Amino acid sequence: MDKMAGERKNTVFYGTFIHSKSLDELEYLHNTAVFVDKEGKIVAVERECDLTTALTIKVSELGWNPDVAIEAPREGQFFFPGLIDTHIHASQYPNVGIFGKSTLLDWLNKYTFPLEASLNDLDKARKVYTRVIRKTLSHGTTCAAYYATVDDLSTVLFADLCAKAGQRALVGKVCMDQMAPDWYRDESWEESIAATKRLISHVESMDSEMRLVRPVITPRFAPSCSKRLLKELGNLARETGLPVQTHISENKGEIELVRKMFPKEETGARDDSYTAVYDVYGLLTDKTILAHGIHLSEEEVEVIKQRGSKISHCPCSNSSITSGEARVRWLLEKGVGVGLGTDMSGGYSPSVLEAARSALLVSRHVAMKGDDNAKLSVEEVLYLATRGGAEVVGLEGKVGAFEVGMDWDAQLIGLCEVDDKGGVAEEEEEGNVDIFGWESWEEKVAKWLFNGDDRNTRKVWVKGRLVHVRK
Ligand SMILES: Nc1nc2[nH]cnc2c(=O)[nH]1
Ligand SMILES: [Zn+2]
Repeated sequence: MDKMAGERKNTVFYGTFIHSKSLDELEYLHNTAVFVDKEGKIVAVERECDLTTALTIKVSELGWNPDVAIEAPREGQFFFPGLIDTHIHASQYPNVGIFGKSTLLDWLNKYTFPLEASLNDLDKARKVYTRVIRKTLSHGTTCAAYYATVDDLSTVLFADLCAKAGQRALVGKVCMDQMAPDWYRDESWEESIAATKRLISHVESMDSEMRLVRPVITPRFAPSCSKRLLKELGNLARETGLPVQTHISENKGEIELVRKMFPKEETGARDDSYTAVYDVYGLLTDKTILAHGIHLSEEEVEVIKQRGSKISHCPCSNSSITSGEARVRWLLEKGVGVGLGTDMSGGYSPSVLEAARSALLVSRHVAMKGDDNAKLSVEEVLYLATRGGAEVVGLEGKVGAFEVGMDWDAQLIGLCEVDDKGGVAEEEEEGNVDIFGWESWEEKVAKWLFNGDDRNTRKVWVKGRLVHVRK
């Protein structure tokens, strides 16, 4: 654990807190004190109180005297729940922003497989993974569902680095035993399963009192897995109860390929759909994270809903590699849980905030095709980035908001402006007052969503531990 992440103190956070109350409603809590114990759990929330009262009454009520830290940022700053990335490829970070005019299948061969394979060099892997964790934390990502590489040693290293940095993570060894170059695939389905089991036992034996890292069973996507491998991974999911992550229905060529590779006569599935393939092999559980789901049919969504599987919506990626526009409103109305994923480096950014604004814009493109109801609001995309994501990664009720009993996975946001000399100034500093700082809180949040980046993310905590401070 980093030095910064090492301290454990009972802490009172005081100021403005903003979080999702429901899909379409943000709650603004001003002059509020949130009490977080040494274990990183929120034990009390006092609304509309002054700090002195909070300290004198509540702190002694909790028996915290004298060992208590206070975090009361300047006015205008606010606490927001940590962002949850429900789909990201740690191993693809060096390619972020590079995709040219490619689409999924040629993008994989041209850019992705060579880079992922190169991380068999563990020195390189360490450098890449260290940076990706730092980068995502600096953007306020407190939890991510990560794909590493096919190589289990590089994946184990990544799990260790997440724990060390104090980021909450689901970590998957990518399983693929076909349709990839022989220099980048599992030698056999047996080896793929054995390597996955090695990752699982490593993560389960990790000396982590925080228990932030969990293994996730990760078939890359149906085309890169033999039927036997899919079946064995489904069996493993049933035996272990572990979560599953994979890709589904991202690109039309990919869907056609799945139809050809997995005819129902051979799989015994109810039909030739992508969803039916995962379903017949037991890979659709209530802990399954399905990335994309752009071109799903009504029948497929019905099956996904019945199984309790969730969708990771990755709008940046879907626009970057020209995959299409997922109909998020439709998925939500069907009762399917949805969160946001950066899908870096299919997506050009490691920021969930960027994914949120992209989700909002993509929803407008869906609306422009005739369904005005498809538009997502600021409130809705921020819900997907926090509480929605928590549901997708199996942490519903544990993270994603400021409620008693939840863990303190949070970020401190400061809105800032470029001052006359080109430096960064607080919005209320002299010279800025009349042009910034007048907005309602709703408008401040909208400005943050559309214009914000890691410069606004001043501090980040996971389970009560400070894991990032903006320098
Ligand atoms: N976006 C994306 N889709 C995939 N489908 C299979 N592998 C990948 C991947 O790495 N990224
Ligand atoms: Zn992906």
